[in-house]
Amino acid sequence: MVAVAPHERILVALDVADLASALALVEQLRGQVGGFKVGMELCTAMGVPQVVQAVAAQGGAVFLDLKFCDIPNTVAGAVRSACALGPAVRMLTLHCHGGAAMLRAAAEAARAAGPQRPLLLGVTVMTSLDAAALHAELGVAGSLAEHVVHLAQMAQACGLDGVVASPHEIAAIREACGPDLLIVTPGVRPVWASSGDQRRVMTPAEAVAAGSDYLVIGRPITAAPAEVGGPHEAALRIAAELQARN
Ligand SMILES: O=C(O)c1cc(=O)[nH]c(=O)n1[C@@H]1O[C@H](COP(=O)(O)O)[C@@H](O)[C@H]1O
Repeated sequence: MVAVAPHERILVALDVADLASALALVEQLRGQVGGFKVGMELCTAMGVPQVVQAVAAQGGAVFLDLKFCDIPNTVAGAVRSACALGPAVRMLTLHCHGGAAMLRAAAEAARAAGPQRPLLLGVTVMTSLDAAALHAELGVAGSLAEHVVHLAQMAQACGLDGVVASPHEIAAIREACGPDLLIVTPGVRPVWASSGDQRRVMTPAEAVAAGSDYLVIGRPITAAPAEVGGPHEAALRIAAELQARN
């Protein structure tokens, strides 16, 4: 596991549709969390370079979550474009289901960008899917954990820095891939927050105890209700829960 302060393990998902809302959250949360994940909703509405530059200008580390999945040549080009956005982009996602050749092409493109390149993370099985959906809808045989471990091992062998997975698969990934592969976990819910559309969840403290390096947390912070005290208080509360188990 990476050695960082407990609050730095929190990466806030800025799943909002306009830059003003995103920057208002960055303003409230900067310094209380490790960084900000910008993804499809915000980037499709506002444009990737503009979003990255604006979040970085406010002092936020950027996790660019565009989940690239295409033929190797196309993904390598997309990774080069992401690297060209500069060192503000610390992490970048790709779908492991794009296959080994795609992941290798992505890793080569990132390495060619030099030492300040973003860390590449392979998305395994979405935390909104459960075993029944994996089998019946996606036609995957075998257990969910086996499939996640298979994808994580492939990502590691192809030169990726880490994976995105549910906290429920952390132990199996660590056992198979060792301590150096970064594990980033969405599907994190404090006991005081609702699960929403997430299916395979754990609390922040449970996820870190299981070996998660970074926690991706969106709505429990960004949509924290007044009784929790809003986003700033929600982030502080989660950081305190992580500190308590440290
Ligand atoms: O790649 C991701 O970040 C991701 C993978 C996954 O399996 N599940 C998942 O929820 N995510 C992202 O993590 C964030 C979770 O947000 P909340 O459910 O609001 O905490 C969203 O931005 C999702 O896009």
